[in-house]
Amino acid sequence: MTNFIKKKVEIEDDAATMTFRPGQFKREPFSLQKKNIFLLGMRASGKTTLGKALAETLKCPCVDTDALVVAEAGQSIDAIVAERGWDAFRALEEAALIKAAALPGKVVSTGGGIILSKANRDLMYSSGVSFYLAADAGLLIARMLRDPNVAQRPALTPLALHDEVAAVMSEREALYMAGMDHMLQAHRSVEELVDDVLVALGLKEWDYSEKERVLDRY
Ligand SMILES: Nc1ncnc2c1ncn2[C@@H]1O[C@H](COP(=O)(O)OP(=O)(O)O)[C@@H](O)[C@H]1O
Ligand SMILES: O=C(O)C1=C[C@@H](OP(=O)(O)O)[C@@H](O)[C@H](O)C1
Ligand SMILES: [Mg+2]
Repeated sequence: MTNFIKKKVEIEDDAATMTFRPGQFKREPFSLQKKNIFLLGMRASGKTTLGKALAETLKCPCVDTDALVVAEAGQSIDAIVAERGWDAFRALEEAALIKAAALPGKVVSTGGGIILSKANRDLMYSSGVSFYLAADAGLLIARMLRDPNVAQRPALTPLALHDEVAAVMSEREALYMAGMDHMLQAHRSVEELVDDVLVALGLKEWDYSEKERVLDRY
């Protein structure tokens, strides 16, 4: 190729000049030997479910930070919160993430509130690739009404479920967006989501002949 686009851009900071070279921004291929895969998102967005399926496909371990907390504490999440409060749960959750992130090579499904702590955000950023399972409030509420799992999901606020989901979403959405590397659509089937992750990581070619699925992605 002999034709180049040459364009001079005036910028205020003289030191901030940069020369573009083809291939310069090519990302390093994803390697489970070097990183973990973190799944982020609101309660009931499907992190735990996808984590298991993805780990099975990738033939690697899956760690769920909530399961680690429960095993470590010997208590369910609602018992921890009822007896010791949310701050105690968040401290256990932070310790579980440190344990999960210590070595690469696994899928880590997190609890919805993991993103609230800067230490957690920094750790996930430095040790893995993060996927955000984006969902609308209706989907989350429908799933929680179908499968309330109160031991896993005690109320986060004194609000009714609909209002709680709206309040928690508005508090966390920007954090999920800032913390993710890739976004997934939580309404898709588990099988499709596994594929989406593999495609995003460059581990699978996207099949453009599957027109309906391509359209569903956007
Ligand atoms: N992709 C999916 N499609 C349909 N239902 C799902 C999907 N992922 C999870 N679910 C269901 O939604 C509920 C919450 O899933 P879970 O994996 O526990 O979410 P999270 O870990 O994000 O709270 C469960 O009842 C689960 O069976
Ligand atoms: O959103 C949250 O603050 C929480 C989500 C739960 O995990 P899931 O997102 O897997 O339900 C669990 O960690 C805890 O009840 C707190
Ligand atoms: Mg979960």
